Amino acid sequence: MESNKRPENMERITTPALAEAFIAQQVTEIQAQVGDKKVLLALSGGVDSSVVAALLIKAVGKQLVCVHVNHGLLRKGEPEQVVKVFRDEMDANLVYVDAVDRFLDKLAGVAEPEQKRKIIGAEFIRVFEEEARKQEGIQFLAQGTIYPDILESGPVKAHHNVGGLPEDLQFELVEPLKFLFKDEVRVVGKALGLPDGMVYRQPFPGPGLGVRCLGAITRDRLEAVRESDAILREEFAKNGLEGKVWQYFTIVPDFKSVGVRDNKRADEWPVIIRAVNTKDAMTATVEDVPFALLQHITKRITSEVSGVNRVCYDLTPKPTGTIEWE
Ligand SMILES: Nc1ncnc2c1ncn2[C@@H]1O[C@H](COP(=O)(O)OP(=O)(O)OP(=O)(O)O)[C@@H](O)[C@H]1O
Repeated sequence: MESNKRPENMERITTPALAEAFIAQQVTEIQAQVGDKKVLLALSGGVDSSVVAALLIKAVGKQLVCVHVNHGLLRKGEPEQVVKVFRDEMDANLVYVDAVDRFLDKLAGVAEPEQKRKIIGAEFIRVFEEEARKQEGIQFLAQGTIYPDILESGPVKAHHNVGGLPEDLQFELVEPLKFLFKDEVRVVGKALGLPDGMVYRQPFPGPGLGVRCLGAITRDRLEAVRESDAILREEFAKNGLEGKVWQYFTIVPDFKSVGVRDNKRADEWPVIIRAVNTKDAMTATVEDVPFALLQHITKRITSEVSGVNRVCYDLTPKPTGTIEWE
């Protein structure tokens, strides 16, 4: 059985030269493993699956079939970026699945967070399985497993990434990043020419914006989460906080409060901003965002995001608050 232990003598990949050597070695190994067969990859646009995609495109080109599922819970611009980078720039074989209605219809009226997560996970497997069945002659499944995934799950690793596929779709795995730590994956991603926005992307929960649109998800409130998140990210980037703050995002709760707009009373939602720093996600501290910047972001959100009349800043460290609200 292939070992799941990082070789003792493996040097930490910290420089472009080391990344190039790793890439060259992986390209050879992937070509040897895959031959002229086809490989399937679920491509989220997150750093792990994007780096796997770029490596496989280099190694086997169009024998790789990437499936990107737009479930409607991605951040603003993400599905478009996946198409631009992989289809337009890298000329990849990319299947883009617009499953927005499917996911949002399934989630309609479901307020319980655990239930929401389960629906999103199960629907993702179903969509991916359907796409896998449409493809002919797939023999391999590539996954963005990284070393911490292996360390967390012990020596006998279940399919971490796209687990839950039915028996008859159990492909042989291609996991080129399985001995790398996250910082090494980023160095390799950079060397493969992926954009910084992808390589240095902040952590994003699996169920995406779905757990930041509190309670039962509605399309208008989801849009308010997406738009306010985009403004926050833009302002953090402009003001030197991108890359400094570990994670920052917005939340829209499922209640309204009274406000005034155009000289009339208007019941609209609040947006909550969260910006935290952590080493291990077990505890977290709140970023001391300059007050003037918070005021500027508030002004932009309340004037640019439809249906929002207030902005609050979450001052709670973990504990007692968790990083996400659901
Ligand atoms: N919208 C999506 N479309 C296609 N594949 C997806 C999507 N979301 C998740 N996946 C697949 O599920 C895997 C696990 O997703 P998860 O959200 O846990 O991210 P991750 O382990 O940080 O990996 P990544 O950095 O690639 O997003 C991803 O690596 C990818 O293969």
